[in-house]
Amino acid sequence: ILLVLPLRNPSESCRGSCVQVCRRRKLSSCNSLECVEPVTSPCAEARVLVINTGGTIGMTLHDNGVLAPKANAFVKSLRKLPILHDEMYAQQTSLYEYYGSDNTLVLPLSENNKRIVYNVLEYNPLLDSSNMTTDDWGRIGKDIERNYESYDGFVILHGTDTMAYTASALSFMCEHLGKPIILTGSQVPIYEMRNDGRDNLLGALLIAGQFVIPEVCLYFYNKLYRGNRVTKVDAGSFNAFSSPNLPPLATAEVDIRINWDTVWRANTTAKFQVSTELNRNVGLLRLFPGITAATVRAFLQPPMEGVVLETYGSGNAPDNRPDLLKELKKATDSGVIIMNCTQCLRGTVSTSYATGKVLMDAGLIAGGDMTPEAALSKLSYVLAKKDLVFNAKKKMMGQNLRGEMSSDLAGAKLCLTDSRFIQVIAKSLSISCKEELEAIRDALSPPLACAAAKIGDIEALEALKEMGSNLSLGDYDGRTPLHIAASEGHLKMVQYLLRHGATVYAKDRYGDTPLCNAVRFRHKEVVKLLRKTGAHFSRDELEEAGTELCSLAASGDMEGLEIWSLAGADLNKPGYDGQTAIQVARAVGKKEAVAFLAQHVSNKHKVTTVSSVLYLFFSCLTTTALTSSACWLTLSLV
Ligand SMILES: NC(=O)C[C@H](N)C(=O)O
Repeated sequence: ILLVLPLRNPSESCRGSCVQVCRRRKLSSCNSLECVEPVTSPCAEARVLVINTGGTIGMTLHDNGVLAPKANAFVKSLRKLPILHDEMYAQQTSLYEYYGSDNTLVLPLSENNKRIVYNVLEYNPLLDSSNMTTDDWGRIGKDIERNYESYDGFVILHGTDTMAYTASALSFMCEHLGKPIILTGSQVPIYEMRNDGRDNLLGALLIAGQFVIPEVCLYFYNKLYRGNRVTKVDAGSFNAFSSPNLPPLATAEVDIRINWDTVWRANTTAKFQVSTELNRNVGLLRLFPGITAATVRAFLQPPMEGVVLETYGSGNAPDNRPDLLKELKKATDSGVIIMNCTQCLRGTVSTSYATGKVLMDAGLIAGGDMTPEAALSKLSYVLAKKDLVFNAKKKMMGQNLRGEMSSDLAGAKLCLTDSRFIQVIAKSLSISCKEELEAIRDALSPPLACAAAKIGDIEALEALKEMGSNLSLGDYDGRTPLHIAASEGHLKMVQYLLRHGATVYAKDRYGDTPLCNAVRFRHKEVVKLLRKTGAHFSRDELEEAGTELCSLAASGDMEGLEIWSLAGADLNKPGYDGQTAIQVARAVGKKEAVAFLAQHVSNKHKVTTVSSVLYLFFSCLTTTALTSSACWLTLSLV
């Protein structure tokens, strides 16, 4: 009779193999676990910050029978839900000692062998989203900005009533975004037996922690939408949101499927920043048959600076009402920006009717297929830009800034069958249907793009892009063209890739980012460019940098020290034995390294700096024939 013992607990299969866990054990004083060598298939951890602003998801029924947010209850209740928190893993891996115990939680192991560790930042007071203002959007933006480098993604818990407005506003406020920001909430409180909050939160966490979708999104009822494309369409269903003019970015059914072709990318070499300046002199005006000129005039009075006019059908208004048109023209002439958006849920504004053309003649700007929520928050964002003149603001309102409107060029994208390359392969495999062609393209283009990146062939990448290939996808090892170009030091290629949607946050199967690669292969200019674009080491990498710096200092490797410093490493970080690089350099007499490190240490470590200058002084003393007065002069300067 053969019997086999089960694992002691579900977390154990991953326990010893987890790279971060081993690091944590080294750092923490916890010695309850024997050290286990990392094995070949590590389970990586990702970190997500959950900002809880309020909404039904965290509400309870009050005595008077109404729902209102309940403070300080959310995290406690999540801790009791095994699908949203694995207490055993947290205990065994010293999670609380490392990240703090108050608000740290961890999901069970995901299908992709990943652990999502998340922290909940709860606002005080928690708000029903009907109470939110532009100041609250600013607060969320600032909190994301402050925590940007410490997390892989962000989830914003928010009431559903004004979620589409907040999602739209954040999409504009977050400039050069490279990480996912996902708003979610629920229609029924998470404390009730049947609710949609658990699934919505879990789905949002899994996507934010596992996929680099550099967009402000909204996750609801198994679908991930672009945040500035949604509108709330149902107050009594779990399926509360619709994105009428853009298909979902992802669907979470049996598998989570990302529609990478639809994902919007900042295409930038600038660092992430949040612009919290918003103009509040904006408004929404819905046309209706018989609206009076007096109503329109009153609405357009100063201090009004921007208006979204919700028009009929494809952007139409009465062309037999000169009184109305006169009021609109008067306002646009005096500097009010008026956007023409349709009242219809689906479709776009055009000038196919005479009733549409009159509005363009009155100086309105076509809002394309933007939702009124997106148009309003875009006005608020653009009008607040102090460095732009009026005409530049008008121009910006008609442009696609964050994927909020479909651009005319969208239809001009080359289709797969135009590509000879794919055609030849398809023919040899007797394939002709679109889905199979796409499958071939998606399988072949990442390794081809990586090969082009390796030899710095920008033209080849251009050709792949024209075929509709996504240049930020990774190969079988998760290595993207940006990883390869950074390893090779092809600066122009790195620039090109960043301008065409590549993300600096991509991680290959070893957890390495393009920045790690550029540092390893010592490409200074590439490191500088990646840093400018917002690339940074993870907390674990920063922790480990100390040991690397000590070994560079010991061998007097100046180039190595410089590149780590450029990449953002803290030169004062102690190595595994508690010694800093400067102490090591001093101990082995690497003067140049001591001088370099002394010059670059931060102010908070001035004591170390002074002692190293003293060291230099005394080493001069022993090696050169300084006069005693020169010695005292130097010493007093020190
Ligand atoms: N389902 C919800 O979250 C509605 C709630 N009134 C809110 O927007 O905060």
